[in-house]
Amino acid sequence: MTTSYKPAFPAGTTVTGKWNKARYRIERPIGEGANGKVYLVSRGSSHYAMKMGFDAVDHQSEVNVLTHLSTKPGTFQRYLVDADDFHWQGIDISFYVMKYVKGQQLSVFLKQRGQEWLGLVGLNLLGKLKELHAHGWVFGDIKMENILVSGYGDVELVDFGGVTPKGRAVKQFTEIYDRGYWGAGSRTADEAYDLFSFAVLFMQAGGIKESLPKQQAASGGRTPELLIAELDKDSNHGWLSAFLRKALMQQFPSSKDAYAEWRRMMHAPEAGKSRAARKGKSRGGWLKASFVGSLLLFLGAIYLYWQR
Ligand SMILES: Nc1ncnc2c1ncn2[C@@H]1O[C@H](COP(=O)(O)OP(=O)(O)OP(=O)(O)O)[C@@H](O)[C@H]1O
Repeated sequence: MTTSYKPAFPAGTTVTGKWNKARYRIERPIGEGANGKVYLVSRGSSHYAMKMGFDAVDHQSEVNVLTHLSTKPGTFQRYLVDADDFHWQGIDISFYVMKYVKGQQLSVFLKQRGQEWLGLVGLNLLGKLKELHAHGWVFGDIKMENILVSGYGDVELVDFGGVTPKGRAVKQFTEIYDRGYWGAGSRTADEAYDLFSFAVLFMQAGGIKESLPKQQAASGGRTPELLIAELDKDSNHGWLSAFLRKALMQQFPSSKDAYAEWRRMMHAPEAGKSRAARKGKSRGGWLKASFVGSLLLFLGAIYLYWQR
């Protein structure tokens, strides 16, 4: 019997796969969501993430997606390491083992490293989506918690529970990032669906609209215009706002086009510098000029004083 029971295992527990017989040592829990509990595990000198599913059907669907992606050339290759059952106290607990992502949540990364990383992180996330889309899938559940960032802005997606074949209804989503919730289109999995969620995510990440409370969405009729109005109010992000507006309006033909445009805008002269930063720069220049002027006046006054 495979269970939907949610046991918690202490560090040091050995998990042996019922079928593949691989042995893993639980080091510590690293996350938990509606679909499962995730542990850092070791096997020999290697570390992995192990997800124990709460629901057999949802769990199997994640395994199927990861199995498919792991066989494809690209950055998802070998992401899935093992999938098996753990026989424990008379029940079978389904688990899968995947690459351990040593990253921070996007919002934490940006808080620590600064907003200047937004461009590179966005490019890398769009790169991941482009790759996933090329394999025929849509991520579905783009949200802050599912984007881990490490090192030099490297991005990894975690939680493949929402990954849906193109053309089907998105399996799992989070309201605030969902195109359907905002009345901006259907929940049919297509590339624009992920780009819409990407836009909401980067409105938050860029501080254009950090919180999008449900009440506000409800009172405003939950229209995409409500989000676009927030972008219109923003005067600090230049090209980023223009890009996000286009993504919300679903004007990118594909994520490949969105990726190319982000890269072009990011590398354009003056890109990456917000209007505020540019203002700051000119204000900085003005301050420097005033300082030199004051210094000259001061030296002139001393000179005149000694001449008396
Ligand atoms: N491969 C991994 N490497 C490192 N941490 C991971 C990995 N996979 C998941 N996590 C951590 O565990 C958390 C929960 O995992 P996951 O999102 O897959 O669970 P879930 O039950 O599907 O969550 P949700 O309720 O959001 O759908 C993640 O937010 C992340 O912090």
